[in-house]
Amino acid sequence: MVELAAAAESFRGQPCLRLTWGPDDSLLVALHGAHVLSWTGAGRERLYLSPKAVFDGQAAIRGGVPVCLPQFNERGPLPKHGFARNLPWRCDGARVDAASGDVLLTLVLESDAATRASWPADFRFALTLRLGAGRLEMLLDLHNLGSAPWTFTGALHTYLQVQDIAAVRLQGLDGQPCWDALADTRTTHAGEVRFDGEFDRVFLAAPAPLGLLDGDTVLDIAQSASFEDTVVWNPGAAKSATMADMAPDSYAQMLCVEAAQVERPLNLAPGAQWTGWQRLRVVA
Ligand SMILES: O=P(O)(O)OC[C@H]1O[C@@H](O)[C@H](O)[C@@H](O)[C@@H]1O
Repeated sequence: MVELAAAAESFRGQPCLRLTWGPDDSLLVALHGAHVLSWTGAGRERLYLSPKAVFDGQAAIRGGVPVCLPQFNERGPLPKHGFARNLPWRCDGARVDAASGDVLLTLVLESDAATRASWPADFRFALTLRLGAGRLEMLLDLHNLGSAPWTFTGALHTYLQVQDIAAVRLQGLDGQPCWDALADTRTTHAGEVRFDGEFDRVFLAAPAPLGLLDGDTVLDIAQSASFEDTVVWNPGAAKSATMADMAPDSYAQMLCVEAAQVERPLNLAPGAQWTGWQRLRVVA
């Protein structure tokens, strides 16, 4: 690994870092929440960032890739989706992987008095972003630095940009058990996933990568087996219109496909580590 300097940038007043791989691939990540705001893969923006996203250094940013930790959604006593997306992370260095040519950047969040006040745990969360030609890998590394075990759920809450949600097809979830959060029912999904309204489901993660077919683009979405669930979310037109940080038509241009740990909270013993990743690859 060769050390590299990620370029410092400001986006809507927030300190960010940019990683670049060749002329067609780059990413922009805000230190606030270690939040990836943009991924240009093979020359095209692949992530959705709401034009009404709030950049006040406190609120969660709508779009990009929120890091939801140490709690998924409202499945626990913490604020929705945990506190990691609302806190400033620090850069732990950038480097080039000489073997692959990929560029990597690591951001870190460690427990302090403020996090202990809401969640009594000693931790180090690290997010490593690996950028290659038409590829982005986001790897979370959670480390229990304390003398007591702690439990977590969470997600890499990726907002993918789509041309028209009504024409999108998500392949690879056929036969997977899922929980429909809107109807509060458990079913087994059949066929590809299509969208014609609000959609909020937690699927048991599929054994092979998913395919997102959107107009003339195809994206391959893989996740580590350590993330046991995949969340698929689109607010639909009516809910999108009620969300202050979404434009009325935002729902039509985005789809969240999240590498997640939802149904089974995981326990980390003192000194133990857990890693989980999501990989996005441009196929067409
Ligand atoms: O508005 P938030 O807190 O970013 O959450 C957005 C969505 O996140 C998804 O992961 C959940 O499945 C949805 O239920 C939720 O509405």
